[in-house]
Amino acid sequence: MATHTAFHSLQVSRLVPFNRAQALLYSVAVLAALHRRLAALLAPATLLSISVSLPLLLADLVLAFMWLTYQALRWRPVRRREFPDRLALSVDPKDFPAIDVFICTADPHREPPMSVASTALSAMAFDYPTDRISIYVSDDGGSEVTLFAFMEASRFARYWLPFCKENGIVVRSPEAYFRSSNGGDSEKMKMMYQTMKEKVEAALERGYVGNDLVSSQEEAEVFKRWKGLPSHDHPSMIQVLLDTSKDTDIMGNALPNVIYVSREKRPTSPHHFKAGALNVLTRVSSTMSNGPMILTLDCDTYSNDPRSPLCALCYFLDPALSPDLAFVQFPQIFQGLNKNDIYACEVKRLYTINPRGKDGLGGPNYVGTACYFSRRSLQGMPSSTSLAPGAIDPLSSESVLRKAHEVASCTYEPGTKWGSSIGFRYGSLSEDYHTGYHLHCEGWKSVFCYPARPAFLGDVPKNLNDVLSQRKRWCVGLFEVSDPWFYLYAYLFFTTYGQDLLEFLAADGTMGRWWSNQRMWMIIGLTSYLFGTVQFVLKKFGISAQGFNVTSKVMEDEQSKRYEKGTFDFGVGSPFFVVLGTVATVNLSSLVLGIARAATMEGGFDELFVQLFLSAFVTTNCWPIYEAMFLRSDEGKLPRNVTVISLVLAGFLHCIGYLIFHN
Ligand SMILES: O=c1ccn([C@@H]2O[C@H](COP(=O)(O)OP(=O)(O)O[C@H]3O[C@H](CO)[C@@H](O)[C@H](O)[C@H]3O)[C@@H](O)[C@H]2O)c(=O)[nH]1
Ligand SMILES: [Mn+2]
Repeated sequence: MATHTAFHSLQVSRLVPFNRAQALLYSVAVLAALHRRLAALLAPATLLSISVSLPLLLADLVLAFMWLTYQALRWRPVRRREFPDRLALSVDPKDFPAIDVFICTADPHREPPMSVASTALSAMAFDYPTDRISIYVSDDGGSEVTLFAFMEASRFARYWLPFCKENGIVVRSPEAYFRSSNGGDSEKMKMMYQTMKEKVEAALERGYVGNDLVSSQEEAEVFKRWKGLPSHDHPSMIQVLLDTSKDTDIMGNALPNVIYVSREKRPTSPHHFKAGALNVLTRVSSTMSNGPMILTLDCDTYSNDPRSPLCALCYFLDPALSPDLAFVQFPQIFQGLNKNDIYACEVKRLYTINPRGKDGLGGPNYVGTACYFSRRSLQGMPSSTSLAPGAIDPLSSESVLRKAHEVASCTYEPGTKWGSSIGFRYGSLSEDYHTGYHLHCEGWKSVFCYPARPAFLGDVPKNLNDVLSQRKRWCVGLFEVSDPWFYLYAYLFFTTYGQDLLEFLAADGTMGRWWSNQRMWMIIGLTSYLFGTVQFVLKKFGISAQGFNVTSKVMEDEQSKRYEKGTFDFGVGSPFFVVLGTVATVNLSSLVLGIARAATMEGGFDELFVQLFLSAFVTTNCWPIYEAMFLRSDEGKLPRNVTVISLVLAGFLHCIGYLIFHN
């Protein structure tokens, strides 16, 4: 394609030569630093000098490795531009592919239904042939109020879409638009929006949609189906709210399809969080509009530029890219950050700097929202092209709805490849990273599309607890991005222990002594090193100055008998033992709870294997502690008050864990 007609261009960052020169210099410096550490280690040494220089060398090696892996992102960052005007001139809109927009919401109290509906309205009003847009909302909160908000929004759309297009409005989420605009032409629209919002909020406060709020008998019937159904235990409920083949706006133009989906939920079936929701939408949409393009949006990610579908098409319609192009990712950009972004929620490196680096190598990762997929990529390998046709019958016909309900039910997935090799992948709380990573492994490519005007804007958590919980979930998610990592950790775990054991045995050690060694290593790490570090820091600041406490060399009779028998001697009420008792209790109870959870969950043992294995390992190591807490009556048992404090602390830690994990 000649440059002036191309739909997009690519420029390698001007920083590349600088980055590479710096990498070279830096690696020389790193090698020099490592050499120095190594020399210190190899010089005539005492035990003390080795115990200082070895950890330092290891720490430097870890840092050097982290630095090295990061260099990939600086190797070839690129900057792309797309030319939607050229596309609009040279491709007939009739040839534009249909787009299915997936919007996920999960809790009407944490994600206000009217904001979710505003996000939907912003996508309904894309600058794109309206009859080729279908909005699918997945409501994991199973809330009739969310359905109600979407019914209202579908009516509001009849006015809102023509209003946006006539007035050349760019921010087409009514919520965002009215947040910044002050009256003028829009006073009437604003009133209409406000009235709708108040109705929805009233319903939310009441917790149900009363007959006084609905506008027809037909609607009242729909809400009757909801009555008495808990959000975690109900059949799938799908409602076609707008059908582009018959619904029009006040100017007589077609409206997009709008479909509400609340997938089936049963306490006995795993629902796989957002990935599960997206897979249901992928299947439900394939029974209806079956658009070849899919846009995934979190409920807060509204469109800030109606031309984003055209930008995405600039790549998807390029025959040189399209065969193995899985997705076009827009950056996550946030509105409403405070001046200094005190909780660092912009996450600039993750969302806008690193993706450019990855884009120069094979493509950015998927970040969960603001991403256009080719449907093909969610249904098979790059070479497979077949797409089943969508519905021929009207969307609300009985046959289409029956099929849609079927694919949204809990019984549909077991035994299929959904979540493992097709669709959004299961097994990680960071389903986005997990899915993008696997698509790349399978040979798909991706593109980072970062136009000057942010195409989408989202919300950030606004209190420290929410921020920390979010990051903790991401962290857990990344650990879960399992296969290769699992093997890596398994390798690290077993080879360290295996090698350690072999060396121990080769030096005439015994199994029993080796086991004690690793156990004491764990115990010392938890107690002596922890308290030692604290004490050192306190001493540095002149807060406390404990001296050398001499190790006792005398032993009572009973004590020495216990020692001979190989029984752990606690006896005194030391703070060390409180830590040990607490850790031991937390581990044991986590193991028991984990086994119970895995047993009641389908595929539970597979999913929780690593966690269960580790806590079983620690629990085995802690056996003498449990004995001392609960089973022994001799002088060397754990004093009653230490046991009680440990139990209380462990209970407390569990509560904190519960609060964080169940938010
Ligand atoms: O069972 C669930 C849980 C969540 N969601 C939806 O998932 C989205 C993201 O959840 P949010 O609480 O906003 O998480 P964040 O940490 O802000 O999200 C980031 O991290 C997630 C992965 O951890 C990605 O999925 C998101 O796209 C990415 O923005 C929201 O629309 C939720 O409604 C569901 O649909 N079902
Ligand atoms: Mn979010």
